[in-house]
Amino acid sequence: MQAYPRTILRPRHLTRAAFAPFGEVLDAADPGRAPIAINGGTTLRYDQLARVETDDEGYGAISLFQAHEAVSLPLVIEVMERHPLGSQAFMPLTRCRFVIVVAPAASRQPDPANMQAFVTDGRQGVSYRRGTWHLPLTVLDMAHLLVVDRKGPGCNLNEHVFAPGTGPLLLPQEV
Ligand SMILES: NC(=O)N[C@@H](O)C(=O)O
Ligand code: NI
Repeated sequence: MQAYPRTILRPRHLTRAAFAPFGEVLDAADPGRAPIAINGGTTLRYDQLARVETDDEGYGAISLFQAHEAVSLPLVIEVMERHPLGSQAFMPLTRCRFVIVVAPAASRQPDPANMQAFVTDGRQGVSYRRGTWHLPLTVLDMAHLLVVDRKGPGCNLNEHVFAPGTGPLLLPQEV
C-alpha cells in the first residue's frame, strides 16, 4: 500500500475571518461585534452571532456537554465528522480551550490538504456551518459547554475514520 506523507497541522488562534469559510466564532470580545443594550441598559445582547441551520424536517435543540477528559497536543487525528442536515454550535460555560480542526463541506471526505486547525482562547465558542467537516469536541480543559444543533428524523452524521497511521498530526499551538 502506497505510504502517503502524513499531514502536519499547526493550530492557529481562532479569528472570525479565518474561520469564516467553516462557520462563525461566538465571541463577546470580538471588536467587530458591538452589543445591543437591552432591558433598560442592564444587559448587553450580542445579537445573532450565528444562525442555527436545519433541514425542513429537523429542529434546533439545546444540549449540555460535560467534557470530563481533556487532551494535550500533539495528537493524531483519527476521525472527522460532519452533520449534513444542520449546524452545530459549542459554547463553553466555564473556561475551556478546545481544539478545532475543520475541512470544507463540499468534499465527500475530509481532505487533509484542505484542513485548518485552531485553538480557542478559553472564552470563544464556535458554530460549525451545516456540513462542515470537523473534529468531534476535543477539549484542552475539562468544562461544561452549551451545544445547539439539529435534531429530528434522518441521519445527521457522516464520519470519516482515517486508516491507521494516516491521520493528520496536530502539533502544539505556536505561543
Ligand atoms: N456526538 C455529538 O453530539 N457531538 C459531536 O457531533 C461533536 O462534534 O462533538
Ligand atoms: Ni459534531
